[in-house]
Amino acid sequence: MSPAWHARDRLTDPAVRSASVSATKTSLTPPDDAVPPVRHPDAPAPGEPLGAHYAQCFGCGTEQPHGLHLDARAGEGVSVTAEFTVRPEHQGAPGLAHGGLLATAMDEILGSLNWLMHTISVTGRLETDFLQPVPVDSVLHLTARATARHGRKIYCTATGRVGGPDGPLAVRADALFVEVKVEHFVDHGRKDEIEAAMADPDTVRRARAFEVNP
Ligand SMILES: CCCCCCCCCCCCCCCC(=O)SCCNC(=O)CCNC(=O)[C@H](O)C(C)(C)COP(=O)(O)OP(=O)(O)OC[C@H]1O[C@@H](n2cnc3c(N)ncnc32)[C@H](O)[C@@H]1OP(=O)(O)O
Repeated sequence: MSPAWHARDRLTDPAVRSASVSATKTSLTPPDDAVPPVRHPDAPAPGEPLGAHYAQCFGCGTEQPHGLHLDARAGEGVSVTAEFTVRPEHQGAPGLAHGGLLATAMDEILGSLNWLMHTISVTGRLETDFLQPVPVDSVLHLTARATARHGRKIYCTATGRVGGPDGPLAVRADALFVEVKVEHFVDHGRKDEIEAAMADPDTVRRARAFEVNP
């Protein structure tokens, strides 16, 4: 069977159609007894920069030469904003941002919601929609907010707009983060990097990494 036939069969197969049409409840939909996320009383004030949680983080680390250097700011409620400039080294197609790179920027801005809730969580699931190509040199205006919590699960959503905070939507993501203890990093990470992070002279960054998860 030719690939074209195969694709057409899939589109007309009732099982395939009903799966995509009826998939309104997924693992990214908070259950009915989920609760609203709570902003921690010591969270940074709206407009305040969050800084990096780890100097070598690919998303936000200030000492990571290959990184995105996202510098998120606290928003209202449990939300954050950031701007991300797409550079030539971020290309996938000529002159256009690589989709995986954009998903990474979404992952990072979503991860920075941790500091507003004073929780440590890691990405369990990240679903990204790419709505229009993002050219090199454009500034992606990112926002993320937590929408619900259920036990250790944190449901959150993010958008990336081009041309301004109210510009056209280029990327959208929904995610489920799972709360973890510091042991998650100690058990799975590498000793040298963990010890270096623990010795970080930046007290705010150290607090973000270690003190939010008693
Ligand atoms: C010492 C140095 C410190 C440094 C301190 C730095 C701190 C700052 C860190 C922040 C960093 C931010 C950076 C950006 C965010 C990343 O990029 S984080 C890196 C990418 N993510 C990962 O590496 C996570 C890898 N996955 C895992 O470790 C584990 O699978 C997880 C996610 C922790 C879950 O495992 P688990 O703890 O055994 O939990 P489990 O019981 O399986 O699941 C708990 C619940 O979540 C649900 N769940 C789990 N996974 C999924 C999934 N994929 N889909 C749907 N539901 C799921 C389960 O169904 C379950 O639901 P309930 O039964 O409670 O209803």
